[in-house]
Amino acid sequence: MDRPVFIAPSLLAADFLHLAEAVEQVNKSEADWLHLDIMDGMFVPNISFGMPVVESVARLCQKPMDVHLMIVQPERYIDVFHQLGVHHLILHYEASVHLHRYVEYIHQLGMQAGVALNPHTPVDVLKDIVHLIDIVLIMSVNPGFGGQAFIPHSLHKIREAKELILKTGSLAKIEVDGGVDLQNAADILRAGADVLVAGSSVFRAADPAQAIHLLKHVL
Ligand SMILES: O=C(CO)[C@@H](O)[C@H](O)COP(=O)(O)O
Repeated sequence: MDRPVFIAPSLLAADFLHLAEAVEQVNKSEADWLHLDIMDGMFVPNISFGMPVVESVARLCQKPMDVHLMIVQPERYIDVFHQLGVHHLILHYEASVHLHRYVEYIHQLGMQAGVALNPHTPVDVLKDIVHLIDIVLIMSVNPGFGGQAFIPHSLHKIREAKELILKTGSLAKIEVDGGVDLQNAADILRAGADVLVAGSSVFRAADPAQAIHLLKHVL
């Protein structure tokens, strides 16, 4: 493949009794980013972890932290995540009515800005903002839980996102999140993805570093 493949293991699938070990595994691996899922029990029907955990992870993590906010009015916490040293902040299109303002604000603070789309949200809602953002996150499961099956229609959305990015001259990377594993990774990358978020297929593997290596070199 002529463009780099980024791997972002999702900490949600790690054993929370051994988070430090999981972060160290990512540090020592070929992973590019560490993906952190913040859930509030409102935007999604689950609560994951919050700032104290991110703060501890940040002390150990040597990879850019890619934070996916699955919370209502995510703009309320942009400053806090900036203070925690987060590198990428991803807001849901469905959760924020002033995306343009908050994407600009995230950039002003020196972070990369991403916009996530739920499986039912069409890609073309991004047409007037895609040139400004760094990451388009295509949710390939309904957000809220790890370990779900990849929704096949997501491949079509990834192709559409790629077309939109090429048409607008956007520099955004396409990140795909949910049910990504060694069986579907090649199809996801061929459809146009740049970044694979992988939770269960990394942290439930016997050897997470090897799982990351295989995903990164699947093509
Ligand atoms: O955002 C989410 C779930 O809402 C994801 O980041 C999951 O954590 C991915 O986990 P797997 O589907 O790879 O197990």
